[in-house]
Amino acid sequence: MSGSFRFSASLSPLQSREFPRMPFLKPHIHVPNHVPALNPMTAAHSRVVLPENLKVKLSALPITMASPAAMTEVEGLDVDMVTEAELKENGFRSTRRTKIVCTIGPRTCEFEQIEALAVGGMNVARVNMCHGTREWHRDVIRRVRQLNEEKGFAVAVMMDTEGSEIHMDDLNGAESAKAEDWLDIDFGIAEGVDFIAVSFVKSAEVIKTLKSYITAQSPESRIAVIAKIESIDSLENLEEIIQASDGAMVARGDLGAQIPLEQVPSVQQKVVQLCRQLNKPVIVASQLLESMIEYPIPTRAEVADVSEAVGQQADGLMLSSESAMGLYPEKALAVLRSVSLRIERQRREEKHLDTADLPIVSSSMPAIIFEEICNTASRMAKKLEADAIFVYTKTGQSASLLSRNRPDCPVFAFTPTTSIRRCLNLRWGLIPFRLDFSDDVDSNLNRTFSLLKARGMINSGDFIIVVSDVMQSIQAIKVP
Ligand SMILES: Nc1ncnc2c1ncn2[C@@H]1O[C@H](COP(=O)(O)OP(=O)(O)O)[C@@H](O)[C@H]1O
Ligand SMILES: C=C(OP(=O)(O)O)C(=O)O
Ligand SMILES: [K+]
Ligand SMILES: [Mg+2]
Repeated sequence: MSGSFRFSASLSPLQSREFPRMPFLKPHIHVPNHVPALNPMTAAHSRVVLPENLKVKLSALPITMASPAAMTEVEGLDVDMVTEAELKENGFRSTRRTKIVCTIGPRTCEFEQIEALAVGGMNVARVNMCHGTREWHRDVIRRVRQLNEEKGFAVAVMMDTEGSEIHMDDLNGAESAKAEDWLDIDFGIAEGVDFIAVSFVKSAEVIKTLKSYITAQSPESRIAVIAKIESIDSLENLEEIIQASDGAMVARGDLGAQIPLEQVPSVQQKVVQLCRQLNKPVIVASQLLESMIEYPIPTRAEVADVSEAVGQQADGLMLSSESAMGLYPEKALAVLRSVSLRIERQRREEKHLDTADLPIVSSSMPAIIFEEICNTASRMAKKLEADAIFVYTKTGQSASLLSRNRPDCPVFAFTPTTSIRRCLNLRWGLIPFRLDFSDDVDSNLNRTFSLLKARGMINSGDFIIVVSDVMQSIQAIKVP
């Protein structure tokens, strides 16, 4: 362990009430005597009443960072009107945690149609290179970007490769790989897509080759590579493929043609669980609402299938033909939205015991410590029934570690980088905002509170757990 780390729990200078120094990860929070809530056994069952002006900070501080840097002048907050309206009208807890990927096709490629999907809750727009021309896809991608710029959305773009042409593993790297998929990949890099979904992945080598190719072509690029699990080979090398990737998709269409259909549900469950263990986002795709290509309401079986994927806490659900060329793209999206909300609420009300075993995914000791800070923050949020977790994240890593814990409350992720904001939009339970912030956690918080309060997105008295990857700290705060 690095000698420059020490644990401390310190009081915020902003705090009007004085707390004694406290041992690491053992916050002593003063609550009225009649409130049994800080007993973890009872906290899960009763609403915690917290004192006014509550502010408790736990941190693993690099000693060199003990004095906060001067606050820099900052701009406003990037948030879309749908999130804003949602938070204003329904409050934090009712926000949807499961994300939605919509395939854009002839039925949804115009600006107004893409906008309607974004308003309806689309988090990621997918273009499938199996269909249409590159020019057609370029126009779609540019419309999504225009929509984000004009309306503050953070809709990420996923380019899905044709797949049949990618044989990077048996060829010797990028130079010798075949014709069309590489052109598509170059196209994706040039257009600055957020995700490249690789069809028919056979081995981790395919993913590693593609990732080094992307880095070589565009060192600044943050394109995330999603492995589509849809072949027998991909099942044989599942863990190492997912480990090498930035996420996975259970591509049930082709998968169901490659393995017996009755095995598809257990593969889905396995991939979803594995992704959570390895901290990779996972999308459940294909035929979720197949009948809605033609009909305005889904079958009961389809609703059950969507409920199952939501109950498994997959990060995302995907529409294919339903949004690309179906008659009712917006209705299909609305079904995914309402089923997600319903099942998520049900799970919370039933107080599902989370038995997921989350092994450490970080490799260096400072990173492991911070991973534990994120796990602890999620646990605190759950036991203390926080209204939200706020995370200030430069790389997005801490936001993803919080999402991985599937906390009961939503996670507001503040990041200075627009492309990271879009990537985080695929992660379960994260509401990503773009915000410039300084190294001074308290001034970031004050600014965020006033920006969000001014727009009616939070209220005085809301109870927030705050995590910062700059200061590596946890704070428990009531919004002043
Ligand atoms: N860019 C496009 N141009 C024309 N049709 C498209 C396009 N994208 C999708 N589609 C249509 O939507 C359907 C569903 O899309 P998708 O699930 O991505 O592909 P597939 O059916 O090949 O797996 C496709 O079969 C195709 O009919
Ligand atoms: C998502 C899938 O891939 P594609 O639509 O590209 O065939 C699938 O096969 O389920
Ligand atoms: K494809
Ligand atoms: Mg497929």
